[in-house]
Amino acid sequence: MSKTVSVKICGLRTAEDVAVTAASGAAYCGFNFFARSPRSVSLDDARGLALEAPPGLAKVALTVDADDAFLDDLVAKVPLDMLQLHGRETPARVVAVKARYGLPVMKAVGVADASDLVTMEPYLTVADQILVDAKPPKNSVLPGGNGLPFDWRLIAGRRWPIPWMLAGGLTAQNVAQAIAMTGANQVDLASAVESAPGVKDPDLIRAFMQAVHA
Ligand SMILES: O=C(O)c1ccccc1N[C@@H]1O[C@H](COP(=O)(O)O)[C@@H](O)[C@H]1O
Repeated sequence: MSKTVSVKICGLRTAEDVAVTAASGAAYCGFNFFARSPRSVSLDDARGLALEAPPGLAKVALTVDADDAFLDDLVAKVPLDMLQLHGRETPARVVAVKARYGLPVMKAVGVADASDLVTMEPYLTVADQILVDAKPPKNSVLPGGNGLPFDWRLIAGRRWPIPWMLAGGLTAQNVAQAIAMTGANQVDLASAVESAPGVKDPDLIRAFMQAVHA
């Protein structure tokens, strides 16, 4: 029996991105507020995009080590369903963000070797979801969104007590194998559905969704 895998398409910047993501059957869309990313959007633009998102498409805000002043503004302006913390936020910071905003929090953890799975453990009791992503290369300015997978054998057969998403270099070509190897019920991607950094390609989004549901 085939299983249902939920997809998050991250780094949406235009109304067309949102419309295609929703129509393709994705469960989540991501707005990126990391200023150095080619996928970043302003709070005003994100507000407009979020207001256009149809019901059923969960709106996730990706932030990196954001302070309360920024998050206060973000949450006041943009209607959101989840906060994604993609920096060096501690478990205590996850607790504080959840308490201050009352939104579910997904904490991203970069994986390169087995020690990173130990680093993940304290977040499992405080976050609502974990994003199991590839650890960025040392010289990258981006803590995520580098289009690089990690060794999925590291998490093959692993089960965690809270929902989690697999990320890092997922493509239409490799996602079926990634799901089969890791048992992921949710996947998240940015780079592989773009024709250039930050420019989403509707055909690539549709091809990815077909590959997930094939
Ligand atoms: O996408 C970015 O630019 C980004 C910047 C800073 C932190 C995280 C970022 N992206 C996240 O990483 C995953 C995986 O990306 P990719 O598919 O390997 O390109 C992406 O879905 C975002 O959640």
